[in-house]
Amino acid sequence: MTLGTLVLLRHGESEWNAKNLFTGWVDVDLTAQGEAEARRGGELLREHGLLPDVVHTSVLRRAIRTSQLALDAADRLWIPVRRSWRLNERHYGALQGKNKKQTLEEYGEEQFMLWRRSYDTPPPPIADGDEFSQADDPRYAALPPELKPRTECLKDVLGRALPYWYDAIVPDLLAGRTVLVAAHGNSLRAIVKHIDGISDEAIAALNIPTGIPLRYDLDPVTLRPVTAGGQYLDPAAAAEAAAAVANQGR
Ligand SMILES: O=C(O)[C@@H](CO)OP(=O)(O)O
Repeated sequence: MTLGTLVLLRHGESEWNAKNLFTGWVDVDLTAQGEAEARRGGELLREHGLLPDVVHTSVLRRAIRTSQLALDAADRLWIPVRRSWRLNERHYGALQGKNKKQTLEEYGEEQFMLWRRSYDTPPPPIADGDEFSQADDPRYAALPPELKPRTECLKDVLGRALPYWYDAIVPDLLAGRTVLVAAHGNSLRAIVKHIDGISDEAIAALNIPTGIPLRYDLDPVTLRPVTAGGQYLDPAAAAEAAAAVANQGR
């Protein structure tokens, strides 16, 4: 049996990436550069003959718009779409809206990195009345309180993303489809951690660049990657951009 191909795509640069602010579930748009990155991602898909049959996105506009710009560039805007909050960026709790450089200076390197990249230490929860809270956001109105986060660590993200991975994405792969997942730095880190079997410690050093498709061919029995870490369609640009993500705040 042959499995379909998985393509992971982090949204292009967002307005808050450009301003160096913690974003999480705040629904900011792409910058002009982010739009260009998304189109370039779609061109890379077309150049590699990697044409998606179905797309899964989060419910945040930076991922939705990235998927549309990329699919338009690949002439695949017509394919079926599924969206889920389970692919959202990690909820950044009380850090949402805070500047990364200022946070680093105020709390120091160790605390900053614990909040930003540790597997199981979430930032402090956001208050419901905070201007950057999603407590009253209608798109999450159907979620019961215990599922609606006020903060998340990467472990929490993996916990809420895995049901979607097995219930929605894996069935598409088993049907032989080329599956595009347009999502976020930390929701994609959670999925990559799972499929590549990366340890809780090692995942801290893994960063995903914006707008560059990451291809995974998975073994049909184990669902493990044939090539560990997958293959970026533009590896040189991906390495440079991932290093820039790692250095945010400095
Ligand atoms: O702010 C965020 O939501 C994320 C992604 O942009 O940032 P970080 O890479 O610091 O986890």
